[in-house]
Amino acid sequence: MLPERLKEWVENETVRSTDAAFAALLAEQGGETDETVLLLAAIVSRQVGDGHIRLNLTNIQPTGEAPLSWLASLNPADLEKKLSESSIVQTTLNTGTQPLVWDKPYLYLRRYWANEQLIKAALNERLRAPPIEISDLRERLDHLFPFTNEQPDWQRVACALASRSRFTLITGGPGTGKTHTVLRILGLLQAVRYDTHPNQPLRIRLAAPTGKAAARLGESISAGIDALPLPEAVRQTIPQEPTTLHRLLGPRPNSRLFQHNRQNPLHADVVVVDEASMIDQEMTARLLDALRAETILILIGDKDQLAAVEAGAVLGELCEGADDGNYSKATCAWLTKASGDDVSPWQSDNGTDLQQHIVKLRKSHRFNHSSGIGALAEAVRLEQGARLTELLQDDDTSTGLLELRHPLDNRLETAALAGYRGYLETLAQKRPGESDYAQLTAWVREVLNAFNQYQVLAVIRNGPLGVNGLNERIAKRLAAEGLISKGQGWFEGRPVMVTRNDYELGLTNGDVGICLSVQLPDEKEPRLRVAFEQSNNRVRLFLPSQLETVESVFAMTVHKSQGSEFNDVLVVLPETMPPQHRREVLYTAITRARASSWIAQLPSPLPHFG
Ligand SMILES: Nc1ncnc2c1ncn2[C@@H]1O[C@H](COP(=O)(O)OP(=O)(O)OP(=O)(O)O)[C@@H](O)[C@H]1O
Repeated sequence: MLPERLKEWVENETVRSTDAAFAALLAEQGGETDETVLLLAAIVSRQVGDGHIRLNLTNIQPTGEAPLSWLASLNPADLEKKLSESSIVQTTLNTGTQPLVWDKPYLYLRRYWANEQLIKAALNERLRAPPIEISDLRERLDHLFPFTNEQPDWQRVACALASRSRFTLITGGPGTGKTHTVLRILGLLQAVRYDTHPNQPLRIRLAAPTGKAAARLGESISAGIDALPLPEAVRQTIPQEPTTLHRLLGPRPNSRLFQHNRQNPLHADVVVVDEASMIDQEMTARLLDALRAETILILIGDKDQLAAVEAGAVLGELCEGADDGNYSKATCAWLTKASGDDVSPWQSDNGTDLQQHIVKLRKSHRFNHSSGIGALAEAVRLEQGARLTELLQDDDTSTGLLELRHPLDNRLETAALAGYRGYLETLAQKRPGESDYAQLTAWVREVLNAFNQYQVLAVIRNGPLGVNGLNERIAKRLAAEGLISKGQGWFEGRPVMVTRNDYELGLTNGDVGICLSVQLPDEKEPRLRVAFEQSNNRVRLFLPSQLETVESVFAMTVHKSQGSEFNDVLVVLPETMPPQHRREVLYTAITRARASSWIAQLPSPLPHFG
């Protein structure tokens, strides 16, 4: 029998029906009869749904939500007794395969606890490994970072620390040179290897959580590799075609497990994973499980971005304290000696082992922190509400505010129309006539590239200011202006995003394609096809009927925009900003743009921080 209280929580939607079903399973199959334990199980399950891998049973703040108020009202001694007596809860004295784990002060679902143990053990093993010493490191760094005039040069610090360790985490905002630095780390490692084993380069694998992010990493690496001051023979050993994490680990049909795991580890000496903020706890665990202890792992990401959609903000947690460095005396001394960089202002006596392997890049090479997008992002990051408002209202046109009079204000459609016009004109005007494959491919690529210049971003799904409403509104307006033939179903000019990995088609969640009317050279008439650019610069065409899970993407959620970059973005804020992660949402949205970032909002919802 389910506790009455749980039924009430489902009714008032403070827990989901899946959470109640989980508690019911524990009652029926696990034989749990204690009401408190069943209610706790439902709350932990609901926490996972909200992206949290565990529930802290101390310091509960009664937020007004029924389950948390109930939790706060419990007597701690009573709670402790019930948990330790339950047969479905693992405690330190009672280990086994119980579905819940109480690892004081946290209560977990077993799977997330097991993942956490695996991640901790795998990272600790890497942190404890003896440092790799490169005798001429300083000369090599001088060669790779010839123009250093900052002290410390964080890119150089990252490269020095990464060269001696099996685990390094590099965090930094957009344009701070994460890829630039990783290229130099890989170059350094390969150059050292080349000196002793010229015919046996390190096996390097590059990956990112989504196809889009992998493609971007590939582009950045290709764009930067020629400027790497190393012999051609060494440069050639750096791969330029990243893959998605799923493909790297080898998916198994209908399973959350992968082909590569502890029993069948990846054949790699170095693994680099970009956009690590998007990796959830489960994927982090599967990745670490698939790596040999000797494999060097380098994670790159921006800790201030939104966390993964699934449970577990792993990068954010690992990067705790990274703003302050927290380097030990030993790390500072080693850096001064090995690279000549002085990080003593970031020294701390309380730095953890992990913090010795984390470097935050602090200088944007793309934005200026005192104006434009860089300044706006910094104001959001530091939660400076007044500065944010000031920046949005100044004369700098790279940032600005589109004030909406009401949710259906058609100024939104007008702005989107201006933004997407260039892409639709490229589509219509540059279409090749009697085409061969080469011309067709060039056109498709140009159209995809033109679409990538501008993006409307939304924070929520539903309502006129949500992603669904905006897609409809924009398509309708474009159709009314004659820029597309119709605003519903499949039509030429419809941009779509893949929402689920499709390994048969080779498409990943987040890939964006454009529906085009294409006549292949051997066909009598054109047909609608959806064009996608692949990471190796190829273009692939699919019939709409082949694509099972896609959605229009005239507007994209901020979550889905992670790992992408556009010239200009319009960030549409909803009538009320969801309280969760509002800082990260806004930061991620604003920093998707290279040239301009505008915010559209009703008079009130801009999150005034502080
Ligand atoms: N030390 C440097 N000196 C000169 N140019 C640099 C340096 N570091 C980075 N850049 C340039 O700044 C731009 C951004 O660098 P990069 O792409 O490596 O940044 P990123 O942090 O990976 O950015 P994002 O993840 O936002 O794409 C590139 O054009 C790169 O060549």
